[in-house]
Amino acid sequence: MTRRRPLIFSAFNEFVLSHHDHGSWRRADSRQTELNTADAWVDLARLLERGRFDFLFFADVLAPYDIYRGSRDAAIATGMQTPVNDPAVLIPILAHATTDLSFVLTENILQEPPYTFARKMSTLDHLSGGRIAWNIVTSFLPGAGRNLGHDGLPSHEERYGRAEDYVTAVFKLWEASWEDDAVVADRVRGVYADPSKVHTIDHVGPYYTVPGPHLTEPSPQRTPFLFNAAASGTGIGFAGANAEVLFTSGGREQAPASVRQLRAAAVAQGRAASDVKILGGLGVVVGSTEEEARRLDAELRETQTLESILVKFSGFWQEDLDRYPAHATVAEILASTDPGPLLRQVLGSAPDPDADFATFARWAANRHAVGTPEQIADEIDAWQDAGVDGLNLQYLVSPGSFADFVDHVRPVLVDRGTMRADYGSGTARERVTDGGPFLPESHPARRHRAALARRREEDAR
Ligand SMILES: Cc1cc2nc3c(=O)[nH]c(=O)nc-3n(C[C@H](O)[C@H](O)[C@H](O)COP(=O)(O)O)c2cc1C
Repeated sequence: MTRRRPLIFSAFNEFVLSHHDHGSWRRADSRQTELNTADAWVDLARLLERGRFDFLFFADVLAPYDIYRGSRDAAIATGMQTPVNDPAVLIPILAHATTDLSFVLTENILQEPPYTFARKMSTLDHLSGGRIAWNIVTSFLPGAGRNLGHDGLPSHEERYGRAEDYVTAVFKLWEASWEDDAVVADRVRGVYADPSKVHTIDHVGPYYTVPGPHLTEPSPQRTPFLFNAAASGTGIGFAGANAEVLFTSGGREQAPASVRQLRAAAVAQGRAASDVKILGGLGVVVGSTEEEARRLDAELRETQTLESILVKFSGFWQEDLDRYPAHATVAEILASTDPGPLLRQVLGSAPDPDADFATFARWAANRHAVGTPEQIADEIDAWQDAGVDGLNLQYLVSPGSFADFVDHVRPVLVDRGTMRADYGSGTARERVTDGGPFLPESHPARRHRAALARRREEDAR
């Protein structure tokens, strides 16, 4: 067999009881109820590092899911992404307990002013030795908008307008405030930094005004490695300009088209198609035989509640799924004018048009691979053949799903070449791209650094 090239592996998580499982926290072998202890997370980070995962990805939301039945009650009762603690507080603990694993912090652009956010990320980048990434999100929960002082969620268009302004401000802080040689740390003269090399950014945008300068000296990556998971046309345009890691939408069947679309978005912004790394999403249930894997899958499904599934998907698909009778079939709902665009898309890819709505929802919640380590490795090969550069691995039970992957699937992948035998070195960005620690020259935000260099030359003349 020809050796494959290594993929990027990210462990998809959130600082919660229940992320995409729908009740497996109830199992005796789950540590999900230890969510408020540092130990459980440190153990998970070390397990992932033993398995040479590139990233531990923390998603985040800022409101309980409250679209299902117009209420937050079901999210709270089932523990579906509620409670959700602050990942920015956890990551430094995990970074300190590891040496090679990188961490993706999701933070939504409505959450805090760009000035304090830029300082927080630079601090995390310093403390982790450059092992930090930002997943840029604009939020999809109206409750999050309300909690952040807006009248519900600002419109999609306004959110992306804000996102553009927000990233411009933080890019200027990270790239164009402190020059590389600003810090001299001269003990004899008693000069820590040269004031003539620390600049204001004087950002005045449609939403944010930030004079600066940045409060933190340049961190290992300056701009943290950048993730984004857009699905809409506007979102993909934004991602094509700004993100270094993107996600496919849909399953493996939709991946080739999704990959083409995402790479084209980067090219449209003057970047190379290979400047963006694209990850698919996959959950796995592993057994030493296929039968054992199927048994575990059936066991996991028994802990799931339909309510928890509908809570999550009502949030994702932006409509109250309680309005669909459990006995209505996929075909009937598709034929009606009822479903919104996001639900319609998933209904369109459902394998059985005669399935009732409850069966459809359970299918949508369980599109994972079930099988022996070799069968899972075959599935991962198929994702690679579909054009992705890596996978965001979703757990069905934690830490069991990750432990099974590390102990049983990883050796097969290493054998085939699909997973790295060992870590590279350097920052998060250097470990998974061909470039250096900083944003590549082709990234639009590098213009801020270039503008600073030009200003310096003019001053020198
Ligand atoms: C892998 C993945 C992770 C995501 N994580 C979050 C998250 O943590 N918080 C959030 O508000 N949205 C998250 N999203 C949603 C996206 O940010 C985005 O809102 C969604 O894909 C809709 O795309 P659009 O903004 O182009 O409409 C995630 C999406 C994907 C595919």
